[in-house]
Amino acid sequence: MAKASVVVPEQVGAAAAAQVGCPCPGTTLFPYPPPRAGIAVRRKCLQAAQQLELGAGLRGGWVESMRASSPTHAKAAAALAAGVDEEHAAWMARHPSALGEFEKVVAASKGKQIVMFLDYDGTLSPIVDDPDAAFMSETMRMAVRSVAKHFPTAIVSGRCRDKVFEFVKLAELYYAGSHGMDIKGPASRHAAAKSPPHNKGVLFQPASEFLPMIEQVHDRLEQATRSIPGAKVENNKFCVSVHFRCVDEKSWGALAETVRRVVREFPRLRLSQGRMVFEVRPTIKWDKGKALEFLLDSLGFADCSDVLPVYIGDDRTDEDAFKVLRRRGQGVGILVSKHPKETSASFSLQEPAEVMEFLLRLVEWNRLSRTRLRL
Ligand SMILES: O=P(O)(O)OC[C@H]1O[C@H](O[C@H]2O[C@H](CO)[C@@H](O)[C@H](O)[C@H]2O)[C@H](O)[C@@H](O)[C@@H]1O
Repeated sequence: MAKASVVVPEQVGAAAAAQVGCPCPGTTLFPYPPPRAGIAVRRKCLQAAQQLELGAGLRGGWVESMRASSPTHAKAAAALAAGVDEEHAAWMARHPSALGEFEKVVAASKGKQIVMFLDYDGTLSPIVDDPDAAFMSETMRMAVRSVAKHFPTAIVSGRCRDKVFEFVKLAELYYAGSHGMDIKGPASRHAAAKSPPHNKGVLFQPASEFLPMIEQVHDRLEQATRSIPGAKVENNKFCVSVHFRCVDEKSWGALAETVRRVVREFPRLRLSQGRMVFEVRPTIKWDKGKALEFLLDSLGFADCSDVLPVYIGDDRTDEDAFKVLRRRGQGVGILVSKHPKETSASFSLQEPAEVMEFLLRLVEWNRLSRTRLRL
């Protein structure tokens, strides 16, 4: 039953993808520059990112991995590489536009309750140099507000929950900050109707014991990176981000080594990489995927086949949620990206403007279906 509700368009594009040797399924690292730039380069990026996770950190490998998270490099490489168009077409065949395949998406929701999960940066707000200025537009806010009127809606972000709330400003939503380690939300009507104990609001912080350690590592990182122009350390409460978007590429190696050196002082913390950012977080087995499952349970949809989670996100940490949807055989994963990336998402959207269009179409579709039902 649940199997039928997962939307997997790969069958459609598998043949096309195979023709041009599209990236290996199952891996989760994003292969910038795009595949056509060379399998060897992709492999290097993959190894470099793995070293980063493991803390091996060869200087060259780190910088390679940092480059891999830069769309500017991806674009430059894409412009140089021949045949990029075919690669892109093959990738799009494997991960078609959620707008282009809108009917397929809504068909999967027949008889099911849609629950919406939205990442923030790069999904609802455009990526900008200054993380404190990543505002979402008023029109996007209105779109999210409308979605939340029709479907239970959660924002799932790497940011500190309070900060992402300051950006979104919608009290009716659920918020999972710090990559899902800080979850808060209002009482759910659906859950309350199913079982009275669920009619309270939600608050879940599985990494609270790490708070003092996060403060410590934040201060250490701030102090250690002070001499590197452009480096910015952001305290996200249960995790820390070290941004290198505004750091001169010549200093990337030094920054990577500095961050790694500091994180090694904290064996219970781990290092990973997002969009031109290092992420430092507790080693606990909790991520955006677990947060998605936790929220579904809190909303009263534990072990339900009549629910369709829709998750939209742009970053590596969102892959944990896409994987959960695949494992459950339930839901729709949508990656926001203009460039081919290895992903467990089924569909794609190019940028936040398309995310907004998709949300508004979903609202309109739901309004019309409800009207039809009433007639
Ligand atoms: O899970 P998300 O909501 O996508 O948060 C992931 C990180 O997003 C932010 O950084 C990213 O967006 C910035 C503003 O556009 C950009 O300058 C930066 O390069 C991106 O990595 C946020 O500042 C981080 O704390 C989040 O972890």
